[in-house]
Amino acid sequence: MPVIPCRTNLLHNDRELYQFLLDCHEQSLRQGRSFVVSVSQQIESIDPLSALQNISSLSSSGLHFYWENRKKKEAVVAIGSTKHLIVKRGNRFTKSQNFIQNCLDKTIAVGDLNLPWSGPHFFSGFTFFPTAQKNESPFPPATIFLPRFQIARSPEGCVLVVNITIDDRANVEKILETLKKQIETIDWSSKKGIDLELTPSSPGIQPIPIRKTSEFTTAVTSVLKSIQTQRLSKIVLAHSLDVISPVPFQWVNSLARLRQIHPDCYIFSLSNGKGTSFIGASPERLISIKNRYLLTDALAGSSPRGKTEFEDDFFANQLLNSEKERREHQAVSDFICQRLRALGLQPTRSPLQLLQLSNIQHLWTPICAELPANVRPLDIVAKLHPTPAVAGVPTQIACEKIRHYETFDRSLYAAPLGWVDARGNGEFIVGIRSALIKGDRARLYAGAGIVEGSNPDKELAEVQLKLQTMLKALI
Ligand SMILES: C=C(O[C@H]1C=CC=C(C(=O)O)[C@@H]1O)C(=O)O
Repeated sequence: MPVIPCRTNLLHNDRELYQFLLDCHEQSLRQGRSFVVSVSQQIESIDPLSALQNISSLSSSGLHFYWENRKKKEAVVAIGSTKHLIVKRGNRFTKSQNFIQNCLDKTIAVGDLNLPWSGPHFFSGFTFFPTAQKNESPFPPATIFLPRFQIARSPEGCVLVVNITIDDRANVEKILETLKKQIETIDWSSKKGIDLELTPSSPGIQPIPIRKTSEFTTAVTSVLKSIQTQRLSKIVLAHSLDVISPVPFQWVNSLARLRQIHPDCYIFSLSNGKGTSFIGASPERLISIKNRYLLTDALAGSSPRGKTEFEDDFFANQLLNSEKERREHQAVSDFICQRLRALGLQPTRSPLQLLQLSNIQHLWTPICAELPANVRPLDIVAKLHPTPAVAGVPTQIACEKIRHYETFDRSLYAAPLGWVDARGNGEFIVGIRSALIKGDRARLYAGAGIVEGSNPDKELAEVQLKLQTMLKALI
């Protein structure tokens, strides 16, 4: 990818930007191919969630991706698409990785390129199953896009990235005119700031009684029999809850509440560009790659937080000392290490610890590895998904059982969602503690790992506790 640094403030310097785009257009005519021009510029501090609020209030259509990690004080919003790929079947991770490479081969990056989040980034979401379960599924098996705009905030500053296609037919005047209007909207967003609503906005939401909780406990009882008699040692069964609101859900406000209530989770939102958004607060990092260093999490085994310090310590010790919870956890940790070794990596596990979130705590084993240059982010995602934290052991049998027992489409629930940059860095989370939202309807998801010794009522209580994450954010 050709890189042209040192042109600062290009997006606010019309003459220089015009000349630069003209040069790119001439290059495109000479070489008979199209380019993506990716301009990065440091901007005044702006809350990416406010920008999403403002821009989505102007137009509800178009792809968007939102991602926030409060621990790292990082947030990014990606709006609109300059290049995108939808994969409907077959090798979705390889096709997505190749799409990234093809785009980068034709990208010219310019501007403030040394800041975190500068340069082109690709945003993506995958469904849990590689093929759509139902035709009406709102998301295809893979969605990946290079956004038109990306606004990111980190402790080092705020960066705007604009990606523009320039081909032999490009009308540079027109491109510039549209771009100026869009940048004005973003500038306006930053000045306006926005009051993200943290008080309840949809007090009258009602559950739609589609799936009874007994459906879940009956399924758990059945799979426990399979665990005793078949080659299955673990399965993660999910339950879903449909809710309806008297007014359309204000999902940006829900994201604002999620980030406030769950500062230790990744807050995310991905839209399909047709009015459906998938949002949530996930504690589970599938991969994080920075400078060829990989971090991943084995996260499984759960207990509530206590109401008093004494009760909290009691639950924590019970979780750490439970043979059944540790077995459920070990299955995930072993699987991840074995899959990373199959990619030629040498994973190292940190000691088992607790990840204590606001409403729940989990057994947690951070795992790390050095990455050789030939292993790309989506190669690892392809190898790891689905881990036994969301599917089971062995994977294939567990997935067949999930399809059999769960009467709803998992869609993006429990599946990889994340970003990749031009330097080979990237981060993916597992889309748990999540909901699909369209207008006044929402479908919430939560699951629990079932192993020998699991109790159906306790698993139901765990799933209901996990559903609270989204319920509290929607109300
Ligand atoms: C599948 C979910 O959680 C997973 C992650 C952490 C703990 C889990 C558990 O204890 O069952 C699950 O494996 C979910 O929240 O829907």
